[in-house]
Order: sequence, then C-alpha cells, then structure tokens
Amino acid sequence: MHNEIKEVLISEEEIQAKCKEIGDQLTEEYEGRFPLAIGVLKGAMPFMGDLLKRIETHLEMDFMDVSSYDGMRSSGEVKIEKDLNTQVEGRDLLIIEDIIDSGLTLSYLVDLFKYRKAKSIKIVTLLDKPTGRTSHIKADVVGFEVPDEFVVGYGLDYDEKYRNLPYIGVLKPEVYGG
Ligand SMILES: O=P(O)(O)OC[C@H]1O[C@H](OP(=O)(O)OP(=O)(O)O)[C@H](O)[C@@H]1O
Ligand code: HPA
Ligand SMILES: [Mg+2]
Repeated sequence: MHNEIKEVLISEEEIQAKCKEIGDQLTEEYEGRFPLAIGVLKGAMPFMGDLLKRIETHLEMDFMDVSSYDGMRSSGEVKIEKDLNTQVEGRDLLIIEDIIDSGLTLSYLVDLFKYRKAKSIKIVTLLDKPTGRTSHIKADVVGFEVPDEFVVGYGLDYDEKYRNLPYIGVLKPEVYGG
C-alpha cells in the first residue's frame, strides 16, 4: 500500500500534534457547554477519534453518513446514508470533517442543522482545499491547507482504499490511471 504513494504531504506526527493543538483550543471553548460532536462518515472517522481524545471536557458524539464522491469526482449531489440519532435543536454543534473541497457536503449539512434549529454550529476540518471551492463555506478551525491535488489517507479514500494510512499523501498517477 505505502509504495503506491508518490509523496507524503502531512506526516503522522504533524497530524497528532495538530489534534492536540485543536483539542486544547476546543477544551477551553466548550468547557461547561456539553456540545454535540458530529462526525461526517466515513472520512472523518480517524480524525474524530484522535481529536476527541484531546478535548478534555464533557461532550456527546453522533455520526452522520453522507457521500457525494464517485472516485475522484463530486457527483454534485449529497446523499444521506445515515442520519443522526440525536436531536440538534438548541444544541451547540461541532461538525468534524476530514476535508472541505468543493464545500458542497458542508453547505448541505449546515443548512440542514440550521433548519433543525441548532443553537450554534462550528466546523472543524483537518484539511482545507480552497482551490476546489464551488460553494460558499468556510471552516472555523482548519488543521492544514492542501494544494489542488487529490489526497488520500487518514480517512480520505480513493475508491474506498487508503483510509487506513496514518498520514496524508498523494497517489502515484499510475494508481488511478493518470
Ligand atoms: O467539500 P466536498 O467537495 O463536498 O468534499 C468533502 C467531502 O467529500 C468526502 O466524502 P465522500 O462524499 O467521498 O464520502 P466518504 O467520507 O465516505 O469518503 C470527504 O470525506 C468530505 O466529507
Ligand atoms: N481526497 C479524497 N476524498 C476527497 C477529496 C480528496 O482530495 N476531496 C473531497 N473528497
Ligand atoms: Mg470519499
């Protein structure tokens, strides 16, 4: 698997240090507020696991499974595969994502949670790819900015593979026939 990676963009150590940094920031911010942390499956799973261990105040967790990508392309349509089990009305929401690319997934979710009357919504994303943006959405907390390339690892897939890499990298072009 590792020999299919052309370049490591963000190492495992850098990711772990960032989780601690963001975790400290969120601990301070959410002390005494009992936020609902929402992981956007499947991609956010590794980041959510590492980040939440670094938030040292009470919180509740839930998951939403949405998908819009087919291979390397956004279909332009966000599909809910699994909805939350928790009511969001009146809650402080902390949405956890692996990447904001076109912004379509998050703008869909933010509209949905506003409609469901969340008290506050904060977006935390490990990666931001600003060059991919087609919809107006900005994260409140960004771990790293990535260049205009398709990235994999640490939750991010190409055709459902590479999510289990502990780092963020770029595939060799021959892997996807490029
Ligand atoms: O800003 P966007 O262009 O919407 O892209 C970002 C979203 O796309 C990916 O999810 P995907 O739909 O591939 O589902 P997955 O997490 O199960 O891979 C990623 O995990 C984000 O949720
Ligand atoms: N890699 C993997 N999944 C993605 C990406 C990416 O660069 N952008 C949106 N979903
Ligand atoms: Mg995907």
